[in-house]
Amino acid sequence: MAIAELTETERNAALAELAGWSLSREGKAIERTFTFTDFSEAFAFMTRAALLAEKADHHPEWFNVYNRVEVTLTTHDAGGVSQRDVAMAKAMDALVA
Ligand SMILES: C[C@H](O)[C@H](O)[C@H]1CNC2=NC(N)=NC(=O)C2=N1
Repeated sequence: MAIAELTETERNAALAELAGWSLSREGKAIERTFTFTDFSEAFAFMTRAALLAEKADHHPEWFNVYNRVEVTLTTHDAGGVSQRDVAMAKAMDALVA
């Protein structure tokens, strides 16, 4: 079952509710940088997020160095940002709330 890319209006509405997230890759992805106290905290976050991602079958692109995790979410199957990215962004935010 194909998943749809959000329209520009839908994307902007979703972003307005996602504090800390912004558009990247010319509107085809969203990104946020998470900062923790140390590597252990950053990696604990990545471990929790990885389990959620596996469950949702929706996987982040990310880069980690020490206490920083840069996350990019996009839906390859949709060729851009979909509801799955928004859901994953919210789930990641909830991990640090
Ligand atoms: C076959 C499998 O369901 C797909 O490849 C899934 C897996 N994880 C995914 N993750 C992300 N971020 N985008 C996708 O389009 C995607 N597709």
